[in-house]
Amino acid sequence: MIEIKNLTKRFGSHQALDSLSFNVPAGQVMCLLGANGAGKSTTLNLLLNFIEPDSGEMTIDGDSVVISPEKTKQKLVYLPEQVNLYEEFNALENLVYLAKLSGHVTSNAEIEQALTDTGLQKSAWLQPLSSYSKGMRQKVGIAFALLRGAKVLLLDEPTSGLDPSATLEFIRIIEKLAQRGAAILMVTHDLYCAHCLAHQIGIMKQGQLKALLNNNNLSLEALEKEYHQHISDNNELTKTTISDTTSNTTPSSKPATQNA
Ligand SMILES: Nc1ncnc2c1ncn2[C@@H]1O[C@H](COP(=O)(O)OP(=O)(O)OP(=O)(O)O)[C@@H](O)[C@H]1O
Repeated sequence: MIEIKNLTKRFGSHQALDSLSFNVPAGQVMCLLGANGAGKSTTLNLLLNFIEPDSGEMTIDGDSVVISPEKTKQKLVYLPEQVNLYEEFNALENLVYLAKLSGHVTSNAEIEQALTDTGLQKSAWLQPLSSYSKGMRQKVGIAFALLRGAKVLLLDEPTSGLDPSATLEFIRIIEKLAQRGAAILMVTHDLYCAHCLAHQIGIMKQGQLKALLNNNNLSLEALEKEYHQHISDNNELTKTTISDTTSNTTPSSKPATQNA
């Protein structure tokens, strides 16, 4: 569903992305980890067509992000770290308005169902967004993805600032979206969340994918070890793919949340 091949991006003399390649199939979650400046947000910005690559290919559901950006934008929903919605509108009003803006015809019943699916308490639906917590705002953003039937969800540090129970709720909602067939790419510093959610975990450093881990029988401790090994300064930057016995891009299963 999301396919990235040899993606390269420079800002002046700085190589922000260096021949990055990975795939996120429908129904799967991929988490991108890496220290500050590794190139994670640049990857999202390229997929969103906010910036143009120097070289390489990106496709979403078979359409090129560079050649057909209008088509690819129709297929994805992006949730930035701070979900910006209309503060004076309530959740229902926001969703009616966002649906109209995106040219999506929707009924009140569909909007209510989407909000119910995210677990946003009904008592909050008519409250202005200015009174919402980060977790509640995210639920409205995810409800929009459900309404749009988004094939791809791009998430930038969605759990930063969430308390543990809000993080768990978020993990469960994202699992549901993946089960409905969405391909989800999540940039995060939250190893626990990545371990709970992801089918694949990419570790980036200096614009390169240094490890692509198949999160099948990978313990949190092993993930932490891999992460620190790959981002440490004196690491030799060899490339790892922990998926020797299976395909490295389409792992078949991942740990259940409750076992993580
Ligand atoms: N518009 C820009 N102009 C110049 N340099 C940029 C621009 N955007 C990103 N960079 C640089 O590219 C590199 C990668 O940045 P990016 O934001 O992708 O990192 P990141 O992995 O998302 O980091 P963080 O975890 O801090 O969000 C950094 O060195 C950053 O300074």
